[in-house]
Amino acid sequence: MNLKPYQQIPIVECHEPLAPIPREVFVIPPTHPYAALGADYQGRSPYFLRQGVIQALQQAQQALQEEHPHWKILIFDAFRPISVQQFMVDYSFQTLLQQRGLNEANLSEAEKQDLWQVVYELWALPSSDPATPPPHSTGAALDITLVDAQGNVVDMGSEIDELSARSHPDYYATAQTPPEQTYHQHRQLLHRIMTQAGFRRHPREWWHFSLGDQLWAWLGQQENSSDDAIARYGRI
Ligand SMILES: C[C@@H](N)C(=O)N[C@H](C)C(=O)O
Ligand SMILES: [Zn+2]
Repeated sequence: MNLKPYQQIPIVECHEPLAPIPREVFVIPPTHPYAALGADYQGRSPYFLRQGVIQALQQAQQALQEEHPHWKILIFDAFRPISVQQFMVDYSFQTLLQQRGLNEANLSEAEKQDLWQVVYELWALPSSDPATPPPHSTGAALDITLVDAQGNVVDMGSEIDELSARSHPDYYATAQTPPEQTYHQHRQLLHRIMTQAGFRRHPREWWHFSLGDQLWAWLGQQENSSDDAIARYGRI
């Protein structure tokens, strides 16, 4: 699999520690979605991030609550060891086979490669090379959505991790009527509060944000070519 452009960004690790995401501040569901599928965290918690990333996330939630009192950020996923990244790409590949009614044993190498291509559009490679860490292994990336004042998950028009074009942040951008127009407004709200706090969003996933990792540095350079494209958070 070819390297993604952001994986060429140099990493100068700042050694900021991981810290627990405060449960009293954000919404953290009782069961982690990947643990429920059988992912083995080997005693580690997915609900950890770098300290500076947690501070920025608190800023984002304050900005949210200035517009929508009592709304909160829901943490779907945060720190993800490479073994769990491997588990999830394998799980997604098997899901894709099932969805398409395919048997892996009957596929040619080229057909399998096409399916892996679809998986890797959404998921990062579970690389163990410290120069190309999967974003969530750095403690600087997280997958989130919003919860309203009544405690209901806000409808963004697709599920997190959906393998379809609906995951693209601007999928509903041209919608003229509700509910699609509202989905886009919700995605824009999430994007606005996160970017104001310094995060940048994955170009293909409305729910994935990061701060200080390789993708973040690369996106900054795309926005402004004079930006220093250096990541400060590498693999933990
Ligand atoms: C698929 C989604 N949960 C995600 O986190 N994607 C990014 C690109 C990743 O795997 O790091
Ligand atoms: Zn993510």
